[in-house]
Amino acid sequence: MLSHYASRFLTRGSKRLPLPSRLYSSSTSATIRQHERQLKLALPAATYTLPYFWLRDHCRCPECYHPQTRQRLADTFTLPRDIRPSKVDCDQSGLHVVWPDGHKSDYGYDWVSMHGHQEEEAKKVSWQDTLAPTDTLRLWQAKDLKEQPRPRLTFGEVMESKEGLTKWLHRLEIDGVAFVDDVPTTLEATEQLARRLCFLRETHYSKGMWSFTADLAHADTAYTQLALDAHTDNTYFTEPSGLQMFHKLEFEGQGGDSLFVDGFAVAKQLKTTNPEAYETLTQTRIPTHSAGDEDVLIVPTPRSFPIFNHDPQTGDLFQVRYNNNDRSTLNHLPPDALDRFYDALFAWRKLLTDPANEYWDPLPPGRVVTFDNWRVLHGRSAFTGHRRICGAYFPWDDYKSRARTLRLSSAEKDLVL
Ligand SMILES: C[N+](C)(C)CCCC[C@H](N)C(=O)O
Ligand SMILES: O=C(O)CCC(=O)C(=O)O
Ligand SMILES: [Fe+2]
Repeated sequence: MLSHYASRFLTRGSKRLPLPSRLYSSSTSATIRQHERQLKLALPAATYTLPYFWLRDHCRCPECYHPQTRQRLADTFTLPRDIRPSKVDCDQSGLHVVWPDGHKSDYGYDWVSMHGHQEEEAKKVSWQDTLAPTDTLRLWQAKDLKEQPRPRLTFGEVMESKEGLTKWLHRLEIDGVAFVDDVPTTLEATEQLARRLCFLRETHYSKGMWSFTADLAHADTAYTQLALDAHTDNTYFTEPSGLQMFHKLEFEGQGGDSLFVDGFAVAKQLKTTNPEAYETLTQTRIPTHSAGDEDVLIVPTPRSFPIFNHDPQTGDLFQVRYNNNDRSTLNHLPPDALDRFYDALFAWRKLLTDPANEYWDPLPPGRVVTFDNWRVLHGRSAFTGHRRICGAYFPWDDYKSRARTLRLSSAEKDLVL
């Protein structure tokens, strides 16, 4: 049985991959046609072209693919490039192939329908990430977060039950931002909560958890009382942190509210209203840096990235990198390209600061926010008085891995690899 989350990752827009357990368990209508270098397998929902060498290379028997490590054992390079099966047939359980040396390979229809090549482009399902990047996400505006407050998640629930943890990660994946309430207002408790999610990312700011006030302990605007426009952190890293967590531990003063904006939602608005600007911010690479502290001079490799980063295979937007404060000198653009870039930047910033897109939260002590730093921009209003925020950065891959393993069964894991 495929879980709710599995059927979610199989969905992309209105297109749905055939769910094997439902479609093929009693199927008798599979037919095979053999050709010179490949076979065509016709299943009720689609026909798949399966090249022989590819089939042999992807044999999933325990000799060819370690069932526990899920790594290839077959030696691709000793297989004859012109290999052809000596026998093929299919039944209810799938496609069966016998190779000239007697080796047998079995391919379930679920696996074939997940990975087999289809002429029609119906196949372009973003199962690669097991959660279709933009179609299953809830793109939001401020009113969506205000009017539809999700069931409250509490520290106790998240710390003590797998269900609570799963709910938390699910919200993070769907909305890109999630709140946990009733957290004890200490750095220690916040760290426990953080480590429940995943291990932390060390940076030049700290070894793990950080805790900051307006004292310029590090030479960065975050350590002042100034307002911060909506931005993502770490635009100067080759790989920006995947998640960021904030917990306001102490506050005596005025202002200092937190701002969140759904970067994917605003990107979509820009694409619709000003496709030329969207294209410019997809193509124009922007150099960035972090260099306030004496012993720090960080720039990414490659030296610059666009604001909108797309998966080259699917075209899906997967990462927004934007911090106007951390932009380096634009020295690589001729005047006409500079003009196009600045115009596009103004259009992006206009939408980012549209009150309809700005979700403001006073983030009272006890309420921890965690957000996807590749999607949701954050900021704050200026403040007076004393304010201490603690939190952490998390690596992207490890956060996503945690989320995936909570949402997928072992069988589903096999299916998507
Ligand atoms: C979160 N912490 C207070 C540790 C650092 C804030 C750094 C903000 C910085 N300009 C950047 O984009 O990284
Ligand atoms: O002070 C805040 O509320 C957030 C500052 C900030 O942007 C950061 O620490 O990354
Ligand atoms: Fe920040």
